[in-house]
Amino acid sequence: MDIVTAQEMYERDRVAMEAAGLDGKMLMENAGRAVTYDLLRHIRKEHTIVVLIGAGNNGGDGFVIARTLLNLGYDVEAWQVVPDAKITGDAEAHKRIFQASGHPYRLLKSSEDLNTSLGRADVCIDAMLGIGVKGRLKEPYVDIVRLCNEKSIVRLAVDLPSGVPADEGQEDFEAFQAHYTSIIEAPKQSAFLQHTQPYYGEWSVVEIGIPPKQLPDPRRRLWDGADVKRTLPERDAHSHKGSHGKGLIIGGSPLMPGSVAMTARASLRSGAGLIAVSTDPEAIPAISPYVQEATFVEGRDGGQVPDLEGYDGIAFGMGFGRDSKKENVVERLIEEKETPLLVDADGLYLLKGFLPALEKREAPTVLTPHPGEFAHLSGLSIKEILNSPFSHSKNFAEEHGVYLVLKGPSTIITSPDGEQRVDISGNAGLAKGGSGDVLSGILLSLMMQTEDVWDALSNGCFLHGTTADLLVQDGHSKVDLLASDVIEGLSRTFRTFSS
Ligand SMILES: NC(=O)C1=CN([C@@H]2O[C@H](COP(=O)(O)OP(=O)(O)OC[C@H]3O[C@@H](n4cnc5c(N)ncnc54)[C@H](OP(=O)(O)O)[C@@H]3O)[C@@H](O)[C@H]2O)[C@H](O)CC1
Ligand SMILES: [K+]
Repeated sequence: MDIVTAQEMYERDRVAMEAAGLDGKMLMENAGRAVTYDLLRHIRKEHTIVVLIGAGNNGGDGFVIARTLLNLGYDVEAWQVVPDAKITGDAEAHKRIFQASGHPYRLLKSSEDLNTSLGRADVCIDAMLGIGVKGRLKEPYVDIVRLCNEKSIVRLAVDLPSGVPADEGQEDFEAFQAHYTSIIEAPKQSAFLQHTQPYYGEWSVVEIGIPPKQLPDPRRRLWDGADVKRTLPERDAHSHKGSHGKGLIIGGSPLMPGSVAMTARASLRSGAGLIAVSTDPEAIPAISPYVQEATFVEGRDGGQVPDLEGYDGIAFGMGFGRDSKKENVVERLIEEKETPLLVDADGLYLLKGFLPALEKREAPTVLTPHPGEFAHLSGLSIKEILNSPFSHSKNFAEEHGVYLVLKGPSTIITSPDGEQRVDISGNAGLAKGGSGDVLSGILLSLMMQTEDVWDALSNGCFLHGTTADLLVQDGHSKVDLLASDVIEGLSRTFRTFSS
């Protein structure tokens, strides 16, 4: 499923109308009807419903939705919140159809009238503003949105909650706080940003008849279970441990042995053939009992850097510490340009001074920062990153020729040529120490078992988050879930998604 900006959405409309001969009124009828049937899951026959209709085509959708609900016998009050002169084009055509169907509507004169109506309602459908919103809400929408948000009614939004910007990059806004949003055709960037996603509530996407084939590719899409099933590697019966990748994990320290232990165990649980761990010798007694299948290798000539030859993948950084004296490890890892390399956690801090050297590497380089680590790597502030995660991660990945996994409730996985996938699986139970170590283990393992590194990273993020979701569904809570629970939960998830 593509993820679009407002501009890309308008372009899709135009292409659909030109290529498929669909005109705006048909698209609006399709949109309004599809949204109505999507919203019916949240509406009961006995509910009183207020439909708020704005000035543009989002409002036009509102006339179609109100008419469809009234035709189905629901108790609907349609409120046009702008003067008649503002209702134009396709929206005006659908207003005429609404009226010709014998349905009344109310014209907003004062917010008191609307307040009374909202006071009697059970459900409020926001068809005021969609992707055409620019800047902060202007009156009368600010008042109306505040009235709606303070009422204890079910708030449903059409395409996106009024006031929420469609695109990344705008932090200052006020918006309708929806419990559920019915998104038309394709999710917009704001459905995936930490400061705007909460206004959508739960959401799903309705199809309105736009032919996918002729559409321009936004090079940004949601990675879902069907994608995982299609791309997760088959494990053939005649394989042997050598064919599923021999991985090396460099990390851990006497005070942080658990991180590299979890990375190693997660990697083996995800199908790695052999895992060797290079760590501080004092940490081995704490690691080995937890992951007996792992072997240990010493740093060459007693240093921190083991022999890097003969591995199918290397993961570096978890629990390693940020002591700059250890930067020689980074230099050696970059010189070892033939082996796919994943750098996480403390490794990202040590990598900062060597970014230009990454271009020397021929094998894939994967960086897996959370926003704080990405801020350190990129020199951006966390606020800037969260405000525009798509463009910042795209620019960084293209500039340094790396795969970038920018972790969060929506994890953006960017390839070196700037194409992006988003994984929205997972829950707050993952916001704990060790989650990143487990993810790194899964990613290292899948990178070694899959030709396509980008598929491996996308699938690894999805399996990690989905395992946490399945565990919370089956009895864990977001409070008690441990990173190590996710490792043990992987077997069920792999069974579910590998054909
Ligand atoms: N294929 C599709 O996706 C389809 C989508 N549909 C729906 O159409 C809207 C987009 O319609 P559009 O008319 O382009 O824009 P909006 O309806 O979102 O809003 C336009 C009006 O909003 C006013 N506006 C803009 N910014 C503000 C603001 N900050 N405060 C208040 N009002 C604002 C603007 O009025 P101006 O006087 O400022 O110009 C416009 O009148 C999309 O979201 C879908 O819901 C189609 O129905 C079907 C196909
Ligand atoms: K809306």
